[in-house]
Amino acid sequence: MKMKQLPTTANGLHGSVVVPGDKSISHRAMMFGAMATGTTKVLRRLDSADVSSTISVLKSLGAKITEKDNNITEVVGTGVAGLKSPNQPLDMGNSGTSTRLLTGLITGAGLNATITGDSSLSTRPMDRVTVPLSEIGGTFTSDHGHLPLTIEASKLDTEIHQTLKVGSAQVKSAILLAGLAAGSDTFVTDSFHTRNHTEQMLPKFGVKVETSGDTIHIPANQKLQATEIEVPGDISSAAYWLVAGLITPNSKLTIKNVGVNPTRIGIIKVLQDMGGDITIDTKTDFGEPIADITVKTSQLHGVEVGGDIIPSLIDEIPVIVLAATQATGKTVIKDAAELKVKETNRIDTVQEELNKLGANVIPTDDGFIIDGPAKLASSGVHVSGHGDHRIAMMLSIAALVTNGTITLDDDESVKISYPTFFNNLEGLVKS
Ligand SMILES: O=C(O)C1=C[C@@H](OP(=O)(O)O)[C@@H](O)[C@H](O)C1
Ligand SMILES: C=C(OP(=O)(O)O)C(=O)O
Repeated sequence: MKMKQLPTTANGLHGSVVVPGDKSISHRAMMFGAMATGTTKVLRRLDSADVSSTISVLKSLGAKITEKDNNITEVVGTGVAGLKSPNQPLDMGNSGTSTRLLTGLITGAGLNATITGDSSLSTRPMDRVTVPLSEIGGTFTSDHGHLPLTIEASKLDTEIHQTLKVGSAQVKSAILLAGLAAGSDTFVTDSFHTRNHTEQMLPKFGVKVETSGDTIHIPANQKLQATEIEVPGDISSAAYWLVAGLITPNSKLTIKNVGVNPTRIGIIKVLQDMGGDITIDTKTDFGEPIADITVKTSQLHGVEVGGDIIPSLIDEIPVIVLAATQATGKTVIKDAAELKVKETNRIDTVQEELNKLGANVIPTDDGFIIDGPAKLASSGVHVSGHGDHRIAMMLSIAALVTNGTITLDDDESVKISYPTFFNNLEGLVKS
């Protein structure tokens, strides 16, 4: 395997960076466009392997999706009634979001399909969607809740009431999309307050969505109409630069046009609690709030992270652990057992790789205890991303505060959510 030499920096990071479009919003814009009648224009979507998985599946179901100039993707939807059962298995690649949301959509639309994925996705639990979908009339076969998964055409209940048992926006969205596609009167209760992009975006497609307390209600028999969606920058990608700017000496960095939906900004709150110098300049609205975020080198201190905030920063935890290794004192991260069922078991992979660099990260059942500050890697170390994009990117930021002798086993996995990550990194290091 080709090893990548990771850059370090003596002069700090300066200037600005524009991160690609939000992954969660890009998936949803493509799916809702396919469910709508007419042509939806999606501006600045994320062009990454996970979103490509969603697009190729939607094409197999009958949608026409084409790239236009100026970063616009056009989705010619068939309406839910026009979607057809695919002739071939649907390959979801590495993408949990594609698999779970599309399982809901396909089930609600009353189609047959078989879903497959790569070796990582095939180890991840799908019963979290098939169990609630079975309770409302769906029929599935799988190997103990893992891919390959077969969906048999079935008719869902006309009234759906579900309460989330796991704090997952993917499960919430799967049930909402199943109910919407089936034309059912649908109520989903989410006491975890997971990301709300589905509820925020559906009204743009003309769908009435009522929220009362923790319960989201999509009234029966609604059709989606094509619209225009602008995708803000992904805060989960911005997270690497937020931490890089804070932990790298002599840095001041601005990350532009980042989506700051309140259900996604847990990382900003935690880094501010740790003493991070972060300025947020909220700007025009793309439907979702966006901001330019400026960070300056800061001496961080340890904090406790747990409870309700976890769903709002779940994908950012690897890089938050890195920040904690550079903070003074102890950081405790708990209530984050969901990390075990991501692209890798991120409790294991984060502690294994950061400890190779000399950090003091103790894994727990539902998170980490980190003692800082640790001086990272004083001699050459080979680290592994374990094929997980978020681990590879976090380790590349860790290398910035080493003496520059770190090599990474795979730089390919960044294509899942942030294909231009290394271009941005190299640009900032030279700035
Ligand atoms: O709904 C979404 O777009 C996502 C929800 C989260 O997963 P869970 O729903 O499994 O927590 C997150 O980890 C994933 O990257 C994207
Ligand atoms: C967990 C992630 O995505 P998904 O569940 O869509 O594979 C992620 O992007 O970190």
